[in-house]
Amino acid sequence: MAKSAQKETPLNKQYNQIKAKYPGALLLFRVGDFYETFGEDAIRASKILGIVLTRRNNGGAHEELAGFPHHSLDNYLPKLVRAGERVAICDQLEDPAAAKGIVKRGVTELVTPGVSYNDNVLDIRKNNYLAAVHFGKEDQLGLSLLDISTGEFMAAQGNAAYVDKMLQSFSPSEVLFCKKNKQEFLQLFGDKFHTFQLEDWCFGDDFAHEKLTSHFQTTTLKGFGIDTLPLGIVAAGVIIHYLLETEHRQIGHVSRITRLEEEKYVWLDRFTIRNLELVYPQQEGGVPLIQILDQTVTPMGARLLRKWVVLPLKEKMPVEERLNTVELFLENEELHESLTHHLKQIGDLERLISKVAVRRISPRELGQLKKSLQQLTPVKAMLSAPPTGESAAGKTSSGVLRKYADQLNTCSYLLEKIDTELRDDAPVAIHQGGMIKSGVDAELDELHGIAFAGKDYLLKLQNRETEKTGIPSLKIAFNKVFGYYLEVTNAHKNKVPVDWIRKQTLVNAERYITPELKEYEEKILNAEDKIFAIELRIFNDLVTAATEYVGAIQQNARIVSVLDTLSSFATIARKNNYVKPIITEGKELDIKDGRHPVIEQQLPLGESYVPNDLFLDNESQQIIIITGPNMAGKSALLRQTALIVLMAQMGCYVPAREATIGLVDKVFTRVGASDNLSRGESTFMVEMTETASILNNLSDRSLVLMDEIGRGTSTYDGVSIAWAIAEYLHTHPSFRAKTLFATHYHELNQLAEDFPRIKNFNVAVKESDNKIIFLRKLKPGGSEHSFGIHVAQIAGMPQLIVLRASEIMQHLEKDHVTENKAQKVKDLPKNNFQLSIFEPADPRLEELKEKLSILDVNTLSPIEALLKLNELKKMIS
Ligand SMILES: Nc1ncnc2c1ncn2[C@@H]1O[C@H](COP(=O)(O)OP(=O)(O)OP(=O)(O)O)[C@@H](O)[C@H]1O
Repeated sequence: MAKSAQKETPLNKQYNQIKAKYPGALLLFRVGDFYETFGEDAIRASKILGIVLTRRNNGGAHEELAGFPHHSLDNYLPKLVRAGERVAICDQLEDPAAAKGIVKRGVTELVTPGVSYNDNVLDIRKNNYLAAVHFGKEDQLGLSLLDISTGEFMAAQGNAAYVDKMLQSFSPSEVLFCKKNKQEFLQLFGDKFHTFQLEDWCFGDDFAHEKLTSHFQTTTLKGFGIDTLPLGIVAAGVIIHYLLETEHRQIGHVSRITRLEEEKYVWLDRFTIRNLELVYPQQEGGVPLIQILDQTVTPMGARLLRKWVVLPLKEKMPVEERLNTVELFLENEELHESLTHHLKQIGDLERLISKVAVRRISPRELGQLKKSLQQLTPVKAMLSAPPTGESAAGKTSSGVLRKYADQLNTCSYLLEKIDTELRDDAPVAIHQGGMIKSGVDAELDELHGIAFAGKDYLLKLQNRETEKTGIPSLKIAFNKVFGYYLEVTNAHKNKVPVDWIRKQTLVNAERYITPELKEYEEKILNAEDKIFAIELRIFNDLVTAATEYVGAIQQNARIVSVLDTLSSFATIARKNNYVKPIITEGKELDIKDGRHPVIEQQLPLGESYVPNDLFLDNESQQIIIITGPNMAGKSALLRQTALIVLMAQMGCYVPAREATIGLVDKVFTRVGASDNLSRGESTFMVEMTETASILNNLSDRSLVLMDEIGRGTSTYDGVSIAWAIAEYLHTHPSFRAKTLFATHYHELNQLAEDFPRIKNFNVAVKESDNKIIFLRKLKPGGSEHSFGIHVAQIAGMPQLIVLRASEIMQHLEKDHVTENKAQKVKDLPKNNFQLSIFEPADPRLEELKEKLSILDVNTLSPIEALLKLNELKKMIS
């Protein structure tokens, strides 16, 4: 509408004023029964929603227009928000019929990807976080996260790597930062987030302090334990400010802010979260760990599990507490089953109570809240009764269960109130009655009587008139415009008495009213108006009563989420035959018959996963070099070791026969560059910088996984770098990080001779008839040679090429790696068969010759050589 400035109508003017207040937002402008969009907004909306884009002449200029009926908002809004739009909903703020002049309009809500209560926008099993990042001085950043739909609010502070990790762990739907830091933000965190930039002044210390203390109505932030996070506070202040800016003023359920404690959780660098596929698969169709672990039956449990998976603990006590509870559930199958049965019936308590706090709860949802709360009484009772577990852990855990029980508030007063007042079949809409039970309010009951009697009278009237007039199809109906009327089909029109007043003519019927009908209509409508008003009042009182319980119900939701997650761990342990790990403060990892929790679930029917033992410590076996051919199972072994450790520290049983886990504080993962080729991160440089970052952050409790490191360069460079890294990890002056080093370079097996804590293992394969059989068993000792050529053979490479490759390799391997390699290549035995496959005149011969002559064999890794061979083969086929 902005284009027609000269001929601005009052509606144009109103639109432009509102539009200007919400820059960057797509404005849904309510006109009558429609939400309309104009200009650029219309173009975007029509594209995202697939609705018709029209053009109209607006004061000489053409303007785009697209709209949809107001009742479709719930359908269309989520689509816009998911597409990353910020949507300003502009409603009519007064009854158009009563308006003098143009209807008053205003934005009632600005829905953004990170700020939404709409069930259609939200994923029930995931949190929907809004994040704010504040760039402080010297590599320090503040971070705050809020899920407005649950009220969870957190602050943190740390360096860029930490904030990056947190952003990856919580994957917020929207990230706020200061305009001036745009470049920095993109550089550090990429462009994968929906972002919104705010002005510099929103990022002030005092501003944030004031915003937070006035929101929480406290004088200091000490009570929340965040007062030592000045940058985190600024970020949190920005979030509160943003909520107000987006017209979210009722946020009483955001009743506390917690500190995200870096020191409490295992440090997982972002490569580890990605590489171990904890919550997201690396490739489409892949299965992340969470999918295996998630047997939760409540939305709160599902959301908590996501957090536990990316934030494993590193202190013994809380880990053991979780494990002991899981054990108790396993020992008391009946208790576990009955708990699961009740948990299943608890809806989304957490989001329901948020809706109460912001007064957006529908009558039907209040009914759901009641049903959820009803489950707490039996849950509390079963957790308070002493379980029958025999184990020592069971006995101590029963105390833990009681602790959960004690924290559950059955909210009996509220429960009873809702139960007596709210009808079980309460509707979604609040303005049309049908919400409140009889017996709650005498006047309401009386009015219901009147309305009912009136309707009953009308029914009698219809029967009487049918008989009197002889019109068999006569019926009394109601619509908003004419109220009650008598409808007569055209066939019987001539039988209508003269004193009936005709109101409307349809294609095949006529509608009439009579004074008697109108008299009763008034009685009924009057009664109904009053009924709706009284019901609304009682419903609102009920919601007000529920707001008193926001804190208690949020606490219930937290306890339920913990119980559900632990119960899920028990279910999965029973189902997949996991064992309870022994958690120690020592530095040993001792896994007997460990398995990969995801791969073992995906093997074809009849195949079973080959379990493996693995031992690492800081004294005798700190670094294991694992050699073996492609596809042998090296990566699987590396990942399963980390997954077992992390699962244990989440408080989950593990896929092994036995496992002793000396608590790990950091897990680092590096995968050789060629694995990342598809993501365009192939540069060897990247790999090396990332590896350097590991080496600078080691600790005595770190677990390092190096998978094919160094393969992004030529064999000799690769071997040398991998060699140097292993050596460094072994000789580090302060820390002995436990390391698994998977490699094709069997040359690295030499290391074990010089370094006492480096041990060689290989994933066994059997060669039979020149073929490889994968045994998947980890065995002590190194490998004799590489197997790339065998793999090429399995892949169907022509025999001639395979033979020649073997010949070249034997020659290269004859002596030590440090020998003059250029000379060795020169000395390669002549190929007797290579050219015989061509006719002398074949033009491909020249091309092939040329390609071969420019090939620098010195810089090729075995894999690259194979790829090259493959390319050459394609050329001639
Ligand atoms: N212990 C095991 N039992 C059964 N199957 C296994 C086992 N380990 C691995 N596998 C299967 O073998 C496949 C290849 O394993 P993995 O990727 O770990 O090999 P790799 O040695 O790392 O190979 P590459 O060097 O090519 O990366 C896995 O996808 C899995 O299906």
